[in-house]
Amino acid sequence: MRKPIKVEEAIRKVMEWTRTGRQETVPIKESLNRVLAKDLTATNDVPWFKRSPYDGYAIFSGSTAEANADHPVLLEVLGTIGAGYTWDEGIKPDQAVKIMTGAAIPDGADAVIMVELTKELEKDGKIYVQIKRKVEKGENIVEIGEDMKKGEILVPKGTTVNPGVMATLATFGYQDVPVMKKPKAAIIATGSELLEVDEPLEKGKIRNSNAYMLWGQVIRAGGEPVFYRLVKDDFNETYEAVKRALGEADIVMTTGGVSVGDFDYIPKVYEKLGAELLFNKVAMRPGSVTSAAVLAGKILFGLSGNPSACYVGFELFVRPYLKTMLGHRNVYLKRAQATLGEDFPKPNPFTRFVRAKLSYEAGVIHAGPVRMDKSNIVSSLIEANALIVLPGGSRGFTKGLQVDVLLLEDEEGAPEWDENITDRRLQRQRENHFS
Ligand SMILES: Nc1nc2c(c(=O)[nH]1)N[C@H]1C(S)=C(S)[C@@H](COP(=O)(O)OP(=O)(O)OC[C@H]3O[C@@H](n4cnc5c(N)ncnc54)[C@H](O)[C@@H]3O)O[C@H]1N2
Ligand code: MOO
Ligand SMILES: [Mg+2]
Repeated sequence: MRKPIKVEEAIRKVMEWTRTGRQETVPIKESLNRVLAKDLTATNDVPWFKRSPYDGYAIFSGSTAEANADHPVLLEVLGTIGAGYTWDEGIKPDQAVKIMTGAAIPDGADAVIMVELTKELEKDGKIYVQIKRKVEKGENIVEIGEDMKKGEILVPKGTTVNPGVMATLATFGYQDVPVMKKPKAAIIATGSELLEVDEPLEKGKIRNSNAYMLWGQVIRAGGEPVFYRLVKDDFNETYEAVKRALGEADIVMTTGGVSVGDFDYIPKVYEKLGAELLFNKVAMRPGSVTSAAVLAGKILFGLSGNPSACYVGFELFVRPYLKTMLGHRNVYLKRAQATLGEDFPKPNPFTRFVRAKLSYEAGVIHAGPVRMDKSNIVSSLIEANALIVLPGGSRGFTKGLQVDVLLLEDEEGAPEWDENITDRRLQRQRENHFS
């Protein structure tokens, strides 16, 4: 008999064995979606010189103090500078330099007037700009450090690189970017019924879908999946594969063979390896048979063979582990509240994680289950972008209740796993309902 432990406790046991992974540098072009290993600090002000936000004329504002439509002022245009060029002589009050967007403001100038508000004319072989209004000091000047200040931490380590972070890295000259090494996650699918993806169907057999699902989940979590050959429900084959993977990968995941069947060898494999069992039953559905063990500090996840159970087991236990190795701060699935879209009348002693699709109706998040809610189902994973959390207990759930949902496609994540907020919230709703 196996003793089920609470999800919260199982997560805690797994997380006790987390460690921060290693670092490496990658060329900036390959940094997208990688996790920064060091804080990104501004090494200079941006911009680091005053510049013009418009095509126009750099002038001394004081020289337009009396300007109006009836009395325009004429400033001598000394020359023209485009972005990337500078006007090193500076200007005097009655002078101007034609300036393009992005060019450095010449000394002596304290404002820019847009070209559309001016007229250029020629007099005695000189070029003048005519200005018909007063220009304020500082008008149309991009100040030093307006965007970023030297010394400012712009992107803390642990942040996932997005295109905006890439722009910031380039701004400060990072050709190579310090990132966290992707943890290697071994995927071992066990089962004599399994065929490879390119094999034709045979009597009693099915294609190995879990390995590809996990492949995607590992990448989605930021890790590097490593496939191991399919293993039959054979003790030695399974033992050898797991042992090899332990020597090569940062974490080892198996699918299948973890329950109480005659050919479920994972528990015996853990035993022979001498691994310390963390748990072999979790009070959850699906995935109650999910197991975890540790050998010499390395973690083994025994995920269920049933596809939906395998999926949920990964999201709840493996994901935060990998994210921690990657140096993320928010390693857990983000919770939101949504309106339950269907009745779940049957009480269940275990917490249920129902694959769901969120939709937005008049600004309210609505969580509708997707297809069949059984652990052997693959098709419910197609559209699932959330897991509805239905805490275990002696009562069912009615449509319209506000329930917690875990967001599967959210990038931000959450800093902690708090199961109790669900219980408290549901408790309150029920009290209000019956008072
Ligand atoms: N007497 C009991 N029987 C079962 C129990 C139990 O408590 N007592 N638990 C059930 C629950 S709950 C689950 S979940 C499954 C877990 O089974 P295993 O993790 O041992 O997995 P297998 O037996 O190897 O396979 C189960 C099921 O999943 C299919 N499978 C396996 N691997 C893959 C794969 N890579 N891709 C697609 N599908 C896969 C396999 O063909 C089986 O149909 O045990 C229940 N039984
Ligand atoms: O582990 Mo099983 O998924 O509860 O069906
Ligand atoms: Mg089994």
